[in-house]
Amino acid sequence: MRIADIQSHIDHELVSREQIETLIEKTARQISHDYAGKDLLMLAVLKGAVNTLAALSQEISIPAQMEFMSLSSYGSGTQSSGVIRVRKDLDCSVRGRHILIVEDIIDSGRTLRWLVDELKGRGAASVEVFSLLDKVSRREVQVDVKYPGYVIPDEFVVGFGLDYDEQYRNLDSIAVLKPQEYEHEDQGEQS
Ligand SMILES: O=P(O)(O)OC[C@H]1O[C@H](OP(=O)(O)OP(=O)(O)O)[C@H](O)[C@@H]1O
Ligand code: HPA
Ligand SMILES: [Mg+2]
Repeated sequence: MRIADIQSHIDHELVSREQIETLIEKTARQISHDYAGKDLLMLAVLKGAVNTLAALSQEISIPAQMEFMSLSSYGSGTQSSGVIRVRKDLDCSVRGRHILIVEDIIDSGRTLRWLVDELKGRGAASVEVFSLLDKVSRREVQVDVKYPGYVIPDEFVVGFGLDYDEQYRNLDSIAVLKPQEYEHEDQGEQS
């Protein structure tokens, strides 16, 4: 789905498909170089990171295992509940493995902080992070990001895997919705 297909819902585009591709190609080259000769395990945080992992994995020029974990804290709204819910855990051991976490966005940093600590607790040999987007101004907890993506302003974004209430994940770029899209949102709702 492209912006033109849902123009009446979109306020503006923030990161174009071309910009996403450029960043992913550059990052994939760096990752392929850094992990050459190592046993790389790329771990995508579902659901949001599915598009980013799919695009990144095709540009990586070394063998890499792909694994998934589904974590949620935003539910159907635009505010984090602050509680990380494990919807689907890993189905392999990470002990002694070199893990690259692949994320769509870092906002408060709570999801990543929890995951990095969890993987280290499970005995991973190394844990690094690539995130396509970074809302630096919203950070509440500190996380080290080895492969940074685009720094974006404090606006709720959708597309390329990112959702609002499970919608818009299949948009092919990153965009900000019109304010009326959020008007029905109950500010108390933090599922
Ligand atoms: O830095 P944080 O404030 O923790 O926010 C970032 C996380 O929030 C979103 O996930 P969400 O809970 O919406 O689940 P989803 O990926 O299934 O949409 C996003 O995909 C990140 O994983
Ligand atoms: O801006 C966002 N959009 C979608 N999901 C998110 N999760 C954290 N921030 C965001
Ligand atoms: Mg979400």
